[in-house]
Amino acid sequence: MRLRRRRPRPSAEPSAEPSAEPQTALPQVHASKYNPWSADLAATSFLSMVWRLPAMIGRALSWSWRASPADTAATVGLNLAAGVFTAFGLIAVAGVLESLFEAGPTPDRVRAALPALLLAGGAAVVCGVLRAGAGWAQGRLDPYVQRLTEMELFDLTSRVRLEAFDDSDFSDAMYRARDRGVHEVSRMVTSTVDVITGAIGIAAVAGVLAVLHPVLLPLLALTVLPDGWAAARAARMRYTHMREMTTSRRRQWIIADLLAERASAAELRAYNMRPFLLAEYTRIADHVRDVLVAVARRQTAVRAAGDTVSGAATAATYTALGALLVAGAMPLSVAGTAVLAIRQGQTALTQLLFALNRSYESGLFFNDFLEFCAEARVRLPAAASGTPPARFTGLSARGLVFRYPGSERPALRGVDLDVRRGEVVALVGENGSGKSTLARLVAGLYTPHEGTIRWSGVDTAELAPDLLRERIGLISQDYTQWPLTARRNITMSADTDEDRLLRALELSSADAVVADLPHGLDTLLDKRFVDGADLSGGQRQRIAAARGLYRTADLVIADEPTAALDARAEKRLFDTLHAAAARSTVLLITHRLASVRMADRIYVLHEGAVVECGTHDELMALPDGHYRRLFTLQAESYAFAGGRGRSADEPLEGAEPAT
Ligand SMILES: Nc1ncnc2c1ncn2[C@@H]1O[C@H](COP(=O)(O)OP(=O)(O)OP(=O)(O)O)[C@@H](O)[C@H]1O
Repeated sequence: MRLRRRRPRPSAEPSAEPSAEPQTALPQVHASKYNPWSADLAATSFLSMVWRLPAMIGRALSWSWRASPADTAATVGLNLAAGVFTAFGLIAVAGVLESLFEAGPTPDRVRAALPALLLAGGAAVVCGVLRAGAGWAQGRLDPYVQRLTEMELFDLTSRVRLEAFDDSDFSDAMYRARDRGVHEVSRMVTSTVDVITGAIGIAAVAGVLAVLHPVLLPLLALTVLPDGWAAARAARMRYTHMREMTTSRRRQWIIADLLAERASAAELRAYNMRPFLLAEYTRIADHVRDVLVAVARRQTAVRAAGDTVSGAATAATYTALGALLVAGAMPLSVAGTAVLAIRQGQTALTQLLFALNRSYESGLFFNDFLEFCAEARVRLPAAASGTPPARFTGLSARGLVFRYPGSERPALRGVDLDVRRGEVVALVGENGSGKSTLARLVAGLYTPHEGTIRWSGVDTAELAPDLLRERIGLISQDYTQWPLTARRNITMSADTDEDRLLRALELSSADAVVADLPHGLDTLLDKRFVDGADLSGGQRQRIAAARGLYRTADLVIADEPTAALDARAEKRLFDTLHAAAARSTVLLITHRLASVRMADRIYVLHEGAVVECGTHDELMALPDGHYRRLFTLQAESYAFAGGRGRSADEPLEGAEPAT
């Protein structure tokens, strides 16, 4: 049967294509290019879908087996047994009808039917018990599958190389996997079990119908296939649109976060961003709604067509049964059983098609999820297992090149760096010159695209990243305030070395912060939880500094550790970092050039390359040097702020204006 396809009118059918997104004032979110094959999959025909289903079902079953082998086996096994008893019950019913329709007095016929009736009743009871057992096993399976899926997802998202988070396609895929994938995987497994249950039920009914009369089987198929076609088509429509709207939804998600997150709450009010954001949100939400309504309309039309054809086929089936009776080709008892079996078969087939439809739809998301996991696995760090040498002698980097995903321009272009044990080495340069990128490479967070980093002479590519990172204390520019106690925010582990903790608190000036907290070190640092406390920007940075100093690290990397600190805390931390070099080695990134005068070596970065390297005095001696210019500029503005002139070489104290 062919349905005439109406050409959609552009104005009536809003497109979900990213390019057809409503015009918004916010910049365009990248359209997803990741996983292009799923677009092909979404456009497959009904027959290809049926062809692909066994593979999808196989994957779902192996996933559910991984989650809980016992519950998977119990679900499938008990349903199988229930199917056998269904068939048995139907055959018993045929026996009952046969006895009832025989000639003779009614009490005799009923008596004759009793054994078959008892068998049919017994089969129904056993079938009910088996189905209840299968339902229980299936109910147990769902949380296991959900847990396995979430653990798989978060195990990967927390292990992938950091640069994966800078790739918008990967972010899209991760969003889909988190947003739909996790739920759809467990739905897929549940639907697959339903498909198997339905298929067993159908097989039982079909077996009985084939025994009763061969023509009944194709008639049964005719009544349900149109419904199946409609269900599959509706599922594909929904998936295609959901997939195409990923970008719109991601944009909506970003704005929703801005409207409802604590981090943006203050500026949203201060700059009266509410009307703008709400207007943006409404525009996108309207677009999403229009697309979904259009999809629902088209789905309804498809389903109505399927239902109509199925209804006509049912009428034809009963007519055929009547004709067979009239022609004497089928006894009345068989026809009666056939009507029962066809009704039972229709119910089972409708359930099967519903489950098939759901499992196909979920299967597409499941594929997405599996593809995301595969893509994430490709982005895992190399499986190096070497242990860094016990004694740290220094770090040297040669020819480092690094490019962020999606960026044409390298953030680092052939950088060389040497940090020897006990030294304080500083990285300076203007915003965007590559300092933090270099620090992240040295910290083992990013892997260089070219070049090598040697730790005590060993190539870091051969060292286990976790073991390497344990030897480094990172005071990050983008520090996180964890929703944990102040103590745990510093120690980052369940064990505490009290002496080290007290020392880290003192050196970072975080002792004063903790002293003001209602429960001291045991105060929860997150306002979203009961009894949680909040900190100022500078107080947070002190806690972050304490975290880096608490670790017994060979190398401390301090990336802008004082940007939010007051002058006293800043001086104390810089003094600490310089003193810390006696125990550990320090790689310091700062715009406060007065604080790098004492450094053993200063690397000046510009547009991703080292343009100068030397001590403060050596760099100041370069007549038209980059460092000299920056330093002089700062010194002048500081001297101006102090109300008197000062030569560039004069020592500076305390805080300096930033470059
Ligand atoms: N996650 C990212 N994705 C893409 N590009 C990035 C990313 N982070 C930094 N960049 C780019 O890489 C270059 C170097 O940035 P980096 O953060 O290393 O500079 P920086 O010297 O530390 O700057 P600042 O002084 O402002 O902290 C810049 O051009 C920046 O725009």
